[in-house]
Amino acid sequence: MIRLENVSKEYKNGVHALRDINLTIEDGEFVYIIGPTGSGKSTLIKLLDGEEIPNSGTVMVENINVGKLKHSKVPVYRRNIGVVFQDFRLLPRMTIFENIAFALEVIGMKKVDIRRRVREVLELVSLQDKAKAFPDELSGGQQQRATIGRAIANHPKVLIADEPTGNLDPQMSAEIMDLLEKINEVEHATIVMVTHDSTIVDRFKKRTICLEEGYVIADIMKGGYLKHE
Ligand SMILES: Nc1ncnc2c1ncn2[C@@H]1O[C@H](COP(=O)(O)OP(=O)(O)OP(=O)(O)O)[C@@H](O)[C@H]1O
Repeated sequence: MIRLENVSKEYKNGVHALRDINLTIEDGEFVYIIGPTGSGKSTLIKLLDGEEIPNSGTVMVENINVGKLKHSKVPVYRRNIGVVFQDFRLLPRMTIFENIAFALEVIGMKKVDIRRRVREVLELVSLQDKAKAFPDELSGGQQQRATIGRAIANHPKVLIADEPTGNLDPQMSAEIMDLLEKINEVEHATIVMVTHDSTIVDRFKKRTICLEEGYVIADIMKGGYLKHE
């Protein structure tokens, strides 16, 4: 479960990026974070993955108080959440297989287990035939599928996606959404996805949290009614 209680974030330059946010996201939910540019979406993601700490309030992810984590504990915490960005960030000199395997090597998984899990992940993201390819040999959509595969390889309970379809055409974006829905179902991962893409939000209906000037101005459940905490 993800729970934010009275969370505010002010950057050193005095910008109030988030103001008194109260949110609960249950295990297995798939939610969108939307809002105009500068409304605080990326800041919210950064609080969830431990990149930034709140000035006040509590950020709990899977019973971990993320804002209170020691700096040295943040990398270990991040192993248990998956993060996907708009720019794919695959390692260019490694094959797709190696890119996904690398995420498991750094956590010390045994070689045989790595091979098994990477094959499983490649199947899940439909890239079995691209195991030996390098990132620049793949289309944008395929690269993003590989990034998602890498992010979920360690069975994270939470997958955070910051504009995962931002660089893709509508057809590829829809494929990524189908994949994220599959991961939400098959891997039981909670998914928090920042998006600007209203076509996606309209087509793949989910709970939608709307930010504006650092406030949550609406929290619309899948059925279209407003959620009240
Ligand atoms: N590291 C930082 N230092 C100072 N101000 C920042 C920093 N990061 C973001 N901001 C400011 O905080 C506010 C919220 O930014 P944030 O990136 O969270 O918005 P966003 O909704 O993700 O925007 P976009 O849709 O453009 O990505 C903005 O006014 C931004 O300029």
